[in-house]
Amino acid sequence: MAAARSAPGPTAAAPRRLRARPRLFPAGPGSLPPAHRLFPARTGSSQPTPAALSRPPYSGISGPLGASGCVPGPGVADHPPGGTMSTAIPRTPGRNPAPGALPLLGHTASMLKDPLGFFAALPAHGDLVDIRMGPFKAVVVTTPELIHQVLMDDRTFDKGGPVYERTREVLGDGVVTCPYSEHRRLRRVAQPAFSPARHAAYARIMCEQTARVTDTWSDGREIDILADMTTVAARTGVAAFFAGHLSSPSLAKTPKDLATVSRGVYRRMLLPAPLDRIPTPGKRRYDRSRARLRSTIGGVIAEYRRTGEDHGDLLSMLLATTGEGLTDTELNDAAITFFFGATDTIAITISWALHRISTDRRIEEAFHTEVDTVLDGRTAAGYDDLERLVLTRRIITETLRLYPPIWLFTRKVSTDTELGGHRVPAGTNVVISPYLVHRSGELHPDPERFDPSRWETKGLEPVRRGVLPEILPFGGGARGCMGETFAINEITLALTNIAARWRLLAVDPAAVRPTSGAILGPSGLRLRAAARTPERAGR
Ligand code: HEM
Repeated sequence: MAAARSAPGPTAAAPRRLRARPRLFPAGPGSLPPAHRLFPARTGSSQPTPAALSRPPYSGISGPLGASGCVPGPGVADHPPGGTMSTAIPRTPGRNPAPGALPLLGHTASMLKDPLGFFAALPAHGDLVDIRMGPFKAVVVTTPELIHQVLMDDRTFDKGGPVYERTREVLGDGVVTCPYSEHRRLRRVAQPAFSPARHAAYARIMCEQTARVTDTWSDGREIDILADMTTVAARTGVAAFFAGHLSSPSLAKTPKDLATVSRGVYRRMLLPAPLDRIPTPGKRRYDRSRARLRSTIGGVIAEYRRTGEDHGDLLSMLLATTGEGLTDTELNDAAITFFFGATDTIAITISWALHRISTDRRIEEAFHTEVDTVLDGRTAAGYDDLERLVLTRRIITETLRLYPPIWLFTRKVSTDTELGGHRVPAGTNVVISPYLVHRSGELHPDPERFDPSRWETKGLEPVRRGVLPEILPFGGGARGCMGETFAINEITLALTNIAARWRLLAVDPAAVRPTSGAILGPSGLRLRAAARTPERAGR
């Protein structure tokens, strides 16, 4: 959160910077410096600001929980079966191929069966690891310093590669997927929608939409939390960016369509041609969902064009720039990009956070205490409360560490270059996995443990020149996420306003698994709503 970043707390350490792109540690097992030297503690959004919030009950989450608590509930698996824990993997220097490639399929089988385990194990094979994802050859960058180099040089490491070639089928050439040559113009057009002045109004919409969904819950009812949070996020995105010009019937299929498309993008990325064109039931579902999402958005654009009204929202802003060169196709691509960006990622993060809260009684109690203290008798939080929801933000940061929704993204090298001393010719596909960085035992002691107290003296920090953050759930550099503040605000308010009225009880935590789609969602997540007090069930 930009506002919080500019207001360092009393215990914050000054950011440590990289010097002119040095090699931070000599290659070789055991040669890495301790994580805190590579990634020193920094000021950040999780920094407690008011002194009162650094005293109990808030500080209760640190010592005891950090030392012994915050472990997953019994049987909760962070990895799908066969997933590899990153802690014990020794790092190997240099550039090597990943083992286990099959003729024609390459590493497709491993990436379908256990994608997270496959990626988490790659640092054991080199700083750069060559893989084959179905039709695509790619090199996975496994060290933070080389990832930093890639992110900071968006001209050489341009948008492209397997993830974006498939994502373009859904999003067209919007600001997420477009090449360097188009990027600055498209980003500039949309930027005003994310100016600080707009966030208070967005927060009001976020609270209204959360209440609209949670008002339908009742004591003891089992909740499909991912579907409900997708509805909250989709309606919020629509209200914030398209002034609400989308009817509920058009949105009804959205949660399912987003899940189908996310799975489809990932699977299609791994299928060698011509297998990706065979009209299997899965491919037909993917095509249907993709078409429905685009036509849902197309309907809103048509409505705006018909009325010609300026609603003062993102779409009106984009329409107004048509004269400057946004074509009709670009307009559609932009609109679907923001709708897509603001829906699945947010819904998934809220769902994972609620899952982890529901499986750890001590975190849940501390979280409820913070919510009750900040709300002080009110049943819902608003924009002005955000700064004081310190533990809630730590929980979100830790959720984004363990479950970065965008766990994998790619680039295409535009001109011959060098990476970690290795020649990388133009046309090379480059893969970056935040998941791999976030589960590194070198950077995050006991990486599989859900432990919000890791973020007591630091927070989410942007990737910028000379500075490597500890986690990168929002990517970084010129192509870093445009919606980070929007997302953090929405997740914080949704979690708070749910907790103001409801406890969510885990139904079968052992059944919860990360899905292997383009976005890292939870499958098998079931929660039961329990009113925290009878009065709070109704409003
Ligand atoms: C938890 C929520 C979110 C996560 C984890 C997330 C993650 C990311 C990541 C990792 C990237 C960079 C991808 C790359 O470098 O290839 C990105 C880019 C982007 N995100 Fe998000 N995002 C989130 C929410 C949002 C929201 C709410 C919006 C819009 C309202 C949004 C809009 C964008 C856009 C437009 C870009 C492309 C930026 C550019 O290339 O200039 N995101 N996001």
